Amino acid sequence: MSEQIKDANELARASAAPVATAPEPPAGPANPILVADYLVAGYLPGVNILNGCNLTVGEGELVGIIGPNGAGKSTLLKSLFGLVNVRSGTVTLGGEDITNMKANHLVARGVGFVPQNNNVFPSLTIEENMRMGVFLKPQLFEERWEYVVDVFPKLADRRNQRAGQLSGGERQMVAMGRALMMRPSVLLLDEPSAGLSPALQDEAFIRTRMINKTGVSIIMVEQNARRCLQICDRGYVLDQGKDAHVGPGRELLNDPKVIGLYLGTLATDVENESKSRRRLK
Ligand SMILES: Nc1ncnc2c1ncn2[C@@H]1O[C@H](COP(=O)(O)OP(=O)(O)OP(=O)(O)O)[C@@H](O)[C@H]1O
Repeated sequence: MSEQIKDANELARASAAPVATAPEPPAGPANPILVADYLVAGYLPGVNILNGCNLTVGEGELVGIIGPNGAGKSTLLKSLFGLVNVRSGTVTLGGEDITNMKANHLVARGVGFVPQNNNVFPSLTIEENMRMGVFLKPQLFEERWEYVVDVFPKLADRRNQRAGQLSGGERQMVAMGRALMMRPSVLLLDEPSAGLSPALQDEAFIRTRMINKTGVSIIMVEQNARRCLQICDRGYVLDQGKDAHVGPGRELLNDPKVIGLYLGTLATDVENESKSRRRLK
């Protein structure tokens, strides 16, 4: 057999042989809009809270972030919004590098952020809060006000009431409404259901989905992990500053590792709570 034919035979055998391949990473969104790539970030010198964290949100996607206390969920949102210094890694918006860009520039580029606390101006009325939201482009006020009160009709009824006099749920509506005034393409929500009664939590999730359905991409950090995974398109489980598990919300809900580590605890908590309620009766 000639050398050439031997080589050709070896090549054919090699290409027919099964090749060991790494498992496919979970499919990301078709049209990524905001991408965080291997972020390392923290508050104090030498102490990293994010340790190589990745996150992608696609156009029109609702992404949920869950994880144990102190995992770095809020820090991740703040890093995306220029409020915590990113030490390495990149954040891109529509393909453009926005790493460590200041929050006011990000708002002008279509990123909105609703922090968990102190998220309204208490001495201003609802309308004045909304005007603050659009101070970079006051000409947008009327059009955006119509959009916001379509999502939160209660705000129209209370237009002249001071935000400080509102309930927790109503204040949350004002905070989300204000962030929506600048017509964001991406909205970052830090625990929109925190401190609300179960009925109001449900309402917050429904409104969040409604906003998302109008075309706004949303990244939502949530303590109510089950409810969050039920409504989001994809979820991230953060652990020790890294994206430990990623996948469609409903897949994560049924993933034994996620149930064991993060959701199991919550289910037991719920069970214990109802047991102790029964004992009290
Ligand atoms: N301003 C800050 N200065 C120093 N350390 C901070 C600051 N804010 C948060 N941390 C620390 O960063 C870590 C992660 O906090 P972070 O709030 O991001 O976690 P989380 O996952 O959102 O937790 P939780 O679910 O309890 O809100 C914690 O150890 C926290 O103490």
